[in-house]
Amino acid sequence: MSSSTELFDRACQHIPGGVNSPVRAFKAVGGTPIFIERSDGARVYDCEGKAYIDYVLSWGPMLMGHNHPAVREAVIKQSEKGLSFGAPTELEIELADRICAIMPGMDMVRMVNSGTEATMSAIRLARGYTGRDTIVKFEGCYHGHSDSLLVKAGSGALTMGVPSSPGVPAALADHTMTLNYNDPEGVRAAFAEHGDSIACVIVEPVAGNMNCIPPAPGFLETLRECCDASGAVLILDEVMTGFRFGLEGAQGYFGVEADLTTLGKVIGGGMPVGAFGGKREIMEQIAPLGPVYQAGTLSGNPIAMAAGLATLDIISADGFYEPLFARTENLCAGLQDAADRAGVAFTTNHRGTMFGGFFTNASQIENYRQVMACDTEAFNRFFHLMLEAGVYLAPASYEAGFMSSAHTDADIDATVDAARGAFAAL
Ligand SMILES: Cc1ncc(COP(=O)(O)O)c(C=O)c1O
Ligand SMILES: NCC(=O)CCC(=O)O
Repeated sequence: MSSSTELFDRACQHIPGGVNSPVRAFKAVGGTPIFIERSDGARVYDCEGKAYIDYVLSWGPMLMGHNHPAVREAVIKQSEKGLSFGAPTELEIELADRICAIMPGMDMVRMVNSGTEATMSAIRLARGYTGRDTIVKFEGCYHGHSDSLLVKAGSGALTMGVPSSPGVPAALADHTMTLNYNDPEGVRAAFAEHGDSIACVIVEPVAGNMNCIPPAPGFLETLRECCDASGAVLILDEVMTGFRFGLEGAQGYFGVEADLTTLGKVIGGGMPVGAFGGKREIMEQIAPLGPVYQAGTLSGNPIAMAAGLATLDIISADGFYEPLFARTENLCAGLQDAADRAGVAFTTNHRGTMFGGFFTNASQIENYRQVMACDTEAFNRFFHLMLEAGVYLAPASYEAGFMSSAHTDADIDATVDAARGAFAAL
């Protein structure tokens, strides 16, 4: 049996930084990443057999916990018929029909293989549809790693200190306008000056890539109004929030409808899937119906579609979401209480099944500037103390945490107990 340290040393020989995605590398928190051997329910097990209560959940997808039997069975059954055909299947129709029936304002949807592909394609479509070049995003929001969107980005880009990545041509970045999250006045001012050249606004309806920042009342509504008034396309990036706030995503939760929606994570049930969809008039611009090109060898992969359908079956059951919302709230209340008792300056945010903790004296955290002012050193120590106690949090303070239906009240209690010890030892 190899230890994580041994595996990490080996990984670093032929994999840059030892990881296939930077956020996994523990760069911010220090130490070596734990190598996972298997997962089940609310837990992941490392290569030495140690169990962790997992709030990373593969960075969001595992809304029903790990290795859900129904999803596993669907994958096994479908794989017996072949792994990929590069030709249409009935499964794609079923998943598209169901997503369109569920998601507000979605008339048509195209499957892709990742959230990055979904947002990249949605941006191209918005530009093609409007004939405009400028896109508006918000500082600290992450929409995957396509060139136009790696400008003042969140998540790993922020953690590694390169929110605007080298390698993105300045000429392209010039077309990305970055505004402040939760600043409706800033949005109105930008539209007043540049409205005619803005192709789209892309936003995380609850930001989960600069820790967890819910939208302030009126923020999403302002985006909707400004897009309507100027003819820009509103893209709600629900790659993270999709199916985490109820079946209708953040759009149903907050009552604001997008022109285009991007999905990923949960909709693949753990398989590599993304999707973008929206109004028929816009989606009809996509090839082969229209001139905006977009394609994919493995898009609509039958195994991934089967996993997505099995996931939708389960999360569509009456009463699926309420216990998750309650547990998310209870976890945050427990963490707050533990911090208060230990005299640690700390506050939490949560909505739906997403949450975040902040080491700060501020009572409310609602924008990027406040997130950046938090005590990252305290978070890093807290992270390692929790890991030691068997709780796996995202290894960076700029990431949201996630709840699954596999987490029990006992898991929440155990997490809060671990946090009591961690806060006391900080
Ligand atoms: C809001 C959001 N959009 C897009 C992406 C990109 O998705 P992926 O990592 O599947 O490419 C992510 C996460 O990575 C995300 O959180
Ligand atoms: N918040 C981070 C992500 O959602 C993406 C994970 C990754 O880039 O590996």
